Amino acid sequence: MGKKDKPSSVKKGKAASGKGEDLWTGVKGWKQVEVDDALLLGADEYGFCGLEELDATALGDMLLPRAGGAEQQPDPQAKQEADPPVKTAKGKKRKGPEQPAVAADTAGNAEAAGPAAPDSVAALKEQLASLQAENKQLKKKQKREERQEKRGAAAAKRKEERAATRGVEAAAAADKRAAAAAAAAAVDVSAWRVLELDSAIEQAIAALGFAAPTHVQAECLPAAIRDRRDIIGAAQTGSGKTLAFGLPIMQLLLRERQQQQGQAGGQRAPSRLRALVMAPTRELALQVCQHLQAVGKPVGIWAVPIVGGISPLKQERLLAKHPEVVVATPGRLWDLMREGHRHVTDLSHLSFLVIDEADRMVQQGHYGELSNILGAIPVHQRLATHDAPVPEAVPEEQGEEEAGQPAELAAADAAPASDDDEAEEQEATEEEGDSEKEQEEQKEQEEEQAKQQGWQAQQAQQLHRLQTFVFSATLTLPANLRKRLRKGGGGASGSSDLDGLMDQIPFRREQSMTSLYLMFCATSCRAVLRCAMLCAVLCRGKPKIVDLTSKRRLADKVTEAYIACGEAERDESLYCLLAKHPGRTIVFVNAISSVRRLAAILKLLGLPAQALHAGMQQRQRLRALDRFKAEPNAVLVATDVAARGLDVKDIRCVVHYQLPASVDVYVHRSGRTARAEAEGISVALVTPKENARFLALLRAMNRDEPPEFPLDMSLMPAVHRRVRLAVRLDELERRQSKEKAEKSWKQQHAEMLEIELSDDDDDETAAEVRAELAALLAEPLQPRFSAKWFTGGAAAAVMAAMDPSAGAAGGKKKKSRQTAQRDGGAQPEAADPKTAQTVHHAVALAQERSDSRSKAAQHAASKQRGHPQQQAAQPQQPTAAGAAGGAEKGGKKKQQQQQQRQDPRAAALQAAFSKALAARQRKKSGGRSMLVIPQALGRDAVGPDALQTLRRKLVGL
Ligand SMILES: Nc1ncnc2c1ncn2[C@@H]1O[C@H](COP(=O)(O)OP(=O)(O)OP(=O)(O)O)[C@@H](O)[C@H]1O
Repeated sequence: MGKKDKPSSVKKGKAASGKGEDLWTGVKGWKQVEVDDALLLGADEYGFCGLEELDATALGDMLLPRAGGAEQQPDPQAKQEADPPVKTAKGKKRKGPEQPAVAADTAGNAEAAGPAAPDSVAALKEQLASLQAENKQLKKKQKREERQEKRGAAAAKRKEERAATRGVEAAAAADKRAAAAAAAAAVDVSAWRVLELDSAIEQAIAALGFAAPTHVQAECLPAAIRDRRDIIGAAQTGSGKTLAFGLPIMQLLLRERQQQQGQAGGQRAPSRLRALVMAPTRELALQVCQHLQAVGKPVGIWAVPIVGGISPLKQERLLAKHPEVVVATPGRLWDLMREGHRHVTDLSHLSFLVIDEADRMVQQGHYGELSNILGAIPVHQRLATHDAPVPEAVPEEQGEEEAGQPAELAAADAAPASDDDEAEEQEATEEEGDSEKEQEEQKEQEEEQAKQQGWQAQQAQQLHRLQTFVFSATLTLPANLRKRLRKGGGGASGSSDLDGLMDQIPFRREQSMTSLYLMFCATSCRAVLRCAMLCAVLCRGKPKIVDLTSKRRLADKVTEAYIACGEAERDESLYCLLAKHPGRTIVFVNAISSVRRLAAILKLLGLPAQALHAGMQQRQRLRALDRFKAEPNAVLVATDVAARGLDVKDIRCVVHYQLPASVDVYVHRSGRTARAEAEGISVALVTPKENARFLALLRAMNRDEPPEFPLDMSLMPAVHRRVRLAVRLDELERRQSKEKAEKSWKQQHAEMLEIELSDDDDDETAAEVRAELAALLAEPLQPRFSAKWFTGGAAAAVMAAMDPSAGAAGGKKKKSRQTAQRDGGAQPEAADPKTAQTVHHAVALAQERSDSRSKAAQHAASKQRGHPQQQAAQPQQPTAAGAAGGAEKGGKKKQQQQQQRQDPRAAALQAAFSKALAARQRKKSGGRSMLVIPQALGRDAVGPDALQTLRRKLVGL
């Protein structure tokens, strides 16, 4: 009998219970025993679970039937009574020594039973299988339940965490709101009162902390809000032009909504597109939208951006809110209009059109789309109609200003038709007492009213008066165009893009005459009044030109400076400026490739640099901007995509790494700093080649040459060393990544590349360069090589290594370092003349080179300043920086490598250190010991990877 067939339950004393109970009834040789479920579930691998006790006597009887057959067989019931089943309780051991014997007998008997058992055994096995299956199910269920429990617990935990986070966020938001409210309460906004803004808008302004309107706002807002005039505005960068057009939009839409709600008993009509703001770049559009939201959100007016780079899904979601205000770049907006997106194609309710940075919008890349969008505005939108909120009480001086509005018209305007008038008319009619006349009058009046209502309904449906705002910091309108606009005429089509734009922009001008004509035809009774009003509108129909730009063109608080440098020294000059003058800075370059290169180099040099250019994905662009805003010393390397409109707080400095192509771009770039009340500096790097162009730029801005930026030239040697390594490392990394990206190309040229790599690099790898650079960056930027500095740490360490007692006594050690510093390293020389001599020699060499380079750089700089043309014509000074730059410019790698080899300063110094230390250590400890390295290398051991580099060098000795 195999082990599998052995009824293990016998051993365990299990008994059938539950389902098993039926099974045993009538099965001969087995008797029922009770067993608990736990035992039943814990069936062992042999498969028996719940098999029960064998009644050997009965089995014997069955196997060896006596004479008399069935009669002689004991009654199972009687047998059971005589020999009650052994009850197996959980944890109790079966009593009776005969159990094993019974088991043995059972085994033997089952085997011997031969053909008599199969049915029972098969049934048992079947039963067993079903039990096993049930067990499995139960186990699975149990596991499932456990899993669910776990999941439930985890979900509950997550929920709790989320709730906690939400709570924290809500608390933070509440705090923020409270702080904003407190700040708002602290701001005295009484200066805004003259503009008669809605109190909710005033509160929003107070929350922004703006105590008074800026100059441009003060000029534009009354004309735009009270008189609903079109505005052409030019004011210096950072002067608050966004709110100069944003506040009228919010104010008038809010007022209109309040009126609608009053009429419709609080019901709000579904929103239509009421204001369209267009800006040339995505970042600017997003920023303008944010500014508008800051005022619009608290009063419930939606403003959403439509710019390239936003996913179609998100765009759809934004437009599904039916925003009243849309801020868009022309390209994306025109795409949506072409696709037929309803909210942006239906411009029939448009009341405001804003073209920000108008002079940029007429340039290549935007003009075509802008023209198409303007062309899509329904013709009737361009009519100057009077159905829009009628101007309230226009002060006389306001009416007379520019437009020369007659006082009586202003008075007529100030007294629009009202129900009171009608009542007065009615009274007069009654006084006449003629009933027929009265009826006629009444009839006439009714007709008049009907006409009036129909006309107004038509107006309300179709003719929303479109108000247009055109803004820029560099909107220089030619004198003739300015004159034409003032007279209410358009631009001279075709003479320039700006003229063309002005021609296309639906300023209200001669169309007003059409309105006037319509008015005369449409009404009779109130024609005079209406005529007066319309004349007022007509007079105001001309755009108001607000030009607050100064001759200087730059914002008042921008200080200009320049740095004269050679073409190859741009990087060094920039790094020197950034390293020594930290603060949020934008560096403008003229090409995307330059952005990539420069941002990478600055990052390698340990500066928190970000890149921004039009070739980046929108998400990356926004992330770069966010990082730039978050880090107070961040550097943004950007193309002119960031030149216009970008409003980031506390930009201390703008650097023109390369001169811009035009004065306007220079003005906008420089305008990223010194915004609102802040101050800032704009520094141009000017090479001898660019000098003439720089002077021309200055002349165009009516300015003399600005002062030279006081760059510390003595830093140049150290700067040069770092920049050289960073440039080298950048090249290596670029090459490596290029090689990775172009695998097939690499396979074909692998051998050639490897050879080239080893030749070029002189066994130098990117890792080594990186480590070397890291070691340098770990040091402070030193103005010159100091023998004290270099010998101090190393010599003291050498001394400590030679004389352990010096290291043990802290005071003594300190004293020796102090002495070493005072004596310029004399102390260690005394301790170990040979080592000190080597170090001294290396330092002297480095010092000499540093001084000569510094002198050469100063000389070159002064020469460039004095005689730029001559300097440009002359060959470069044989300075290390100049030579390295020349190599870079000409792309002559060999020359560069040669130059690098000619600069043994770092190598000599490191080698001297390493050799001296290694020799000393070998002598002292009989082998190489790394223990002294950190002390011996002083500051070299501070930076990341510094220790590794130097250890490698020491091991290599
Ligand atoms: N009344 C005000 N008082 C104080 N600060 C204001 C006021 N209005 C706007 N500002 C702030 O001035 C900064 C510049 O505003 P804005 O971006 O509108 O200038 P801009 O004239 O459009 O500049 P750019 O010509 O560069 O686009 C913003 O940070 C804005 O929040």
